[in-house]
Amino acid sequence: MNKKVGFIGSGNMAQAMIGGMIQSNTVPAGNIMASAFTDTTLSKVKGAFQINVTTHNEEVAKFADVLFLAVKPDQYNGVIQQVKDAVDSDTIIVSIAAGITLGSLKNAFGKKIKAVRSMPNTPSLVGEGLSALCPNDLLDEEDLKIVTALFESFGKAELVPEYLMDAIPAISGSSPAYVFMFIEALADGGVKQGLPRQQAYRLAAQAVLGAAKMVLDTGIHPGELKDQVCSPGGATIEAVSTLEKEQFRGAVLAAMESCTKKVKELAGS
Ligand SMILES: NC(=O)C1=CN([C@@H]2O[C@H](COP(=O)(O)OP(=O)(O)OC[C@H]3O[C@@H](n4cnc5c(N)ncnc54)[C@H](OP(=O)(O)O)[C@@H]3O)[C@@H](O)[C@H]2O)C=CC1
Ligand SMILES: O=C(O)[C@@H]1CCC=N1
Repeated sequence: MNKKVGFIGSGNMAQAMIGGMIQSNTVPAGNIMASAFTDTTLSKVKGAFQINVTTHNEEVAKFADVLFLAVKPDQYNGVIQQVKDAVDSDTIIVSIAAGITLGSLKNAFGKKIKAVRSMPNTPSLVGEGLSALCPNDLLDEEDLKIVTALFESFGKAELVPEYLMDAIPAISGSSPAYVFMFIEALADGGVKQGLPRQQAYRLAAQAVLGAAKMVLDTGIHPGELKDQVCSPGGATIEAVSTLEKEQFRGAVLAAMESCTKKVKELAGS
């Protein structure tokens, strides 16, 4: 793609997206520029991806056709004040922040801007990201194609109406963290039974990957897939019964509710 891509903020999420864009050969490293607060982060990012780096946010804004705002939600207003005069009406601004609305972006820029509210996740680093996208009405078909192609360079992308965007972190933006906890717990359980630690991580992660692929590839209801594993009077149903007693599903639902509550709080921060 012959577009210049800028990142303001070069933290965990930006690095996952930059890595995904480069590995998929969608954007050459020379067409990416990123900023950060510290030189330490910029040296790390430069070393890892050989992209252009700067501590000056306005420089990134002038460079970019598509400008990702990849700082924390409470840094948005400050950063937008620095870059708003450097972006023109053709620049596509992409927010990746939890809770930041299209309306608040427009207010902060104080002018009409092409803006996309998005929620990606860190599996983007290995080309298995999932991003929810919500463009404003100033993007034309070609703009949306460009943005979608960028997000699809590191995984899948789905359009989501804005009223549902606050629900996305809990299910796909943040959920890799809970899945990593699950994999770590599975591995601990394996180690407790005597498996070597590294082998336990491999087995646990592959089981999670395979189970996810079955849901996506077969379209069979997850409950039915679970039933297929539970031999009558067997070992799995014992584990399932224990998980139900320990409120496994209830814990997941409660965690997601607290995540969404925090997203709504971040919107006001
Ligand atoms: N982590 C994730 O899985 C996901 C995160 N997000 C969103 O991504 C955004 C960033 O989160 P995350 O990557 O986790 O956070 P990090 O803390 O890892 O990264 C934040 C980055 O912002 C930089 N920064 C801070 N202040 C400024 C500034 N004034 N100008 C330029 N850069 C600045 C920091 O620089 P330095 O390193 O030098 O301090 C750092 O590189 C958040 O809005 C979050 O909601 C969305 C989906 C998933
Ligand atoms: O923890 C956070 O706020 C961000 C949003 C989704 C993942 N990380």
